Amino acid sequence: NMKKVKVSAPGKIILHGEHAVVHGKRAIACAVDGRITVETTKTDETSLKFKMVALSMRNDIHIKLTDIENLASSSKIALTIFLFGYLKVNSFYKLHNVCVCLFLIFSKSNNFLCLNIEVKSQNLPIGAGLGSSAAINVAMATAFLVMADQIQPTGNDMLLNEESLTLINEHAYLMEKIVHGNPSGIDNSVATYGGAASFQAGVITRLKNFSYLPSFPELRFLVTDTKVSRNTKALVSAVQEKLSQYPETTGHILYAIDEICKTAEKLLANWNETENSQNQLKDLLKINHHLLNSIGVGHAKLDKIHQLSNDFGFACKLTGAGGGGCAITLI
Ligand SMILES: Nc1ncnc2c1ncn2[C@@H]1O[C@H](COP(=O)(O)OP(=O)(O)O)[C@@H](O)[C@H]1O
Ligand SMILES: C[C@@](O)(CCOP(=O)(O)O)CC(=O)O
Repeated sequence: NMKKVKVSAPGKIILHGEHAVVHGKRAIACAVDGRITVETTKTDETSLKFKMVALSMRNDIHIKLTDIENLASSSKIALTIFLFGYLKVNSFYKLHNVCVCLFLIFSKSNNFLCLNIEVKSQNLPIGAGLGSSAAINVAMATAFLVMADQIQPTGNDMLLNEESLTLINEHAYLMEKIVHGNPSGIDNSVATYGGAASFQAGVITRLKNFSYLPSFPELRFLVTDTKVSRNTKALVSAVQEKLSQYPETTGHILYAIDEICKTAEKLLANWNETENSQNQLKDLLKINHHLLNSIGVGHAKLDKIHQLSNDFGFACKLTGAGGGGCAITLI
């Protein structure tokens, strides 16, 4: 019966495997320092209020219970049309947040309709390939589940057991589906469990095949934000289109990315501090950057960062969905 819950979840970088992981290949990712914080407070008023500090919105979102109770059984499309009208804006960001919250509300009880929700970003750029969407969804799912007494953090550190983490991850994955359509599940898994991980979607359950990389060596990456905005959903669809149009060619490129992941995983597991390991990892980063370019998810600014890194003897690739967003340089 908590009145107030504050949760944060981290963003991530994908070392290798973005896009390919959507098509059943593996990917390697690790959590980063930047986080999204969600604070939920129960109120007596039957309404849902959002405050998105990170997006510096002029008007907070305020939904009254009477306006939405009939929508509980509506389709996603009906909900979307309603929300556009309701908010009188066509801001993608607002819609995202409202949709995921409504999803949770409808899948739970009406108790949740008396809530103030505040979302903040701590050093995590939004919509830049570092998984802010998954971080907000994981934090939001956790806050809701705690408020519903479905999970109980224990001890001074407020730790959550394995079962609770699974529940959070499953909810966050469904929320990601609302936003992205066909997410691989890697972003929400890393935001839930943290650390470094190798992830591969199984044919039946996508979230089970998630294994930690215990011997991940200490590596330093410089993350550069191009500040070019992009849309994960559109980029994932564009790759899907390429795959449908040129199944063999695109399929082989995704296969090559999978091979890069496999090699990188072995390299990380048997890492030695010699130049050899570093050089091999650098080669893989450079090759993958170009492979991602070849399936249409590059950007001139990402290439510029790649080239500048090369000029200084470093290796760089885009990270996340591409088309803008961030690049990682191994330093
Ligand atoms: N702090 C935040 N406040 C509001 N919305 C957020 C916040 N963090 C993430 N989001 C949501 O995450 C989405 C960005 O997701 P996406 O395009 O996948 O990029 P990213 O790589 O950052 O996950 C936005 O639509 C936005 O609604
Ligand atoms: C392109 C993809 O592999 C990663 C997307 O990451 P981000 O949303 O750009 O942070 C999509 C996915 O795995 O669901």
